[in-house]
Amino acid sequence: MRGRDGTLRISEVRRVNYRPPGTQHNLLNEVSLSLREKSFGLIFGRSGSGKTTLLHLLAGLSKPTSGSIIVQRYGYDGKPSDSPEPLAPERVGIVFQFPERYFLADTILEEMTFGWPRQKADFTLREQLALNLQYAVNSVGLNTISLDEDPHSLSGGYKRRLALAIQLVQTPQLLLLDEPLAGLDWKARADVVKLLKHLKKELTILVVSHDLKELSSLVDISWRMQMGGILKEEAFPL
Ligand SMILES: Nc1ncnc2c1ncn2[C@@H]1O[C@H](COP(=O)(O)OP(=O)(O)OP(=O)(O)O)[C@@H](O)[C@H]1O
Repeated sequence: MRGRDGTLRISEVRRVNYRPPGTQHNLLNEVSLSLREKSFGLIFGRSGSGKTTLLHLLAGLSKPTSGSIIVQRYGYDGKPSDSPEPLAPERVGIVFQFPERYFLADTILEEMTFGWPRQKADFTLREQLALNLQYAVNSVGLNTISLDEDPHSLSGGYKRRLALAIQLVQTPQLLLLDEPLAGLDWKARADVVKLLKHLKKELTILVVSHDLKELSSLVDISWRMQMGGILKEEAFPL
């Protein structure tokens, strides 16, 4: 899907290698992938194959040892329309596995506005933050409950909605999800899949998951990882 300016933005991982500081071996080897704007990508593979490590690099939590992670715009002719830009970490949201374990606040509102400026923000910024909050709440369907509720008292599915909303407040262009269905009962899993289907209309989403069947109706492109490398781009459903 093309943006308002008619260009197509593609997030690209180009020949990325990653070796954590002080270690001898690469955790990622020559990893490359491309994800089109407003598409849904899935990364799967055995435990320890490097999936989470790759998400962390995409989120800017660690830096590639070599290679690049960029956003490239393409024109109607399929040619790059300008120089690639680095993928800005502030435009990337990441929801870790079991995000509810990291909830800190006593209310949903506090959880969603953690770290926001309390006094000194000027009117325009406060207006923008209020709009972002409304957007996030509506996008995940938290508008049916009071934002004064304790996040810890929510059902499993609603906790995941809140975890997504916390990221959406930052209006990310790319949303990274690590095992979004893990630990949920069947009803909450179906709920989260439905929500992701809705979010996919507005956002580029990249998911790491073992739950291939349940996510298959959403997936536009997928990659199998093995021993720190992308084994190959897979047709989906498998
Ligand atoms: N900072 C680090 N230093 C050394 N090894 C690490 C570091 N971080 C991760 N590893 C190792 O790198 C490998 C890849 O880990 P990663 O968490 O990316 O795998 P994964 O595919 O996400 O696995 P899972 O499906 O179990 O979550 C694992 O063997 C892990 O123990």
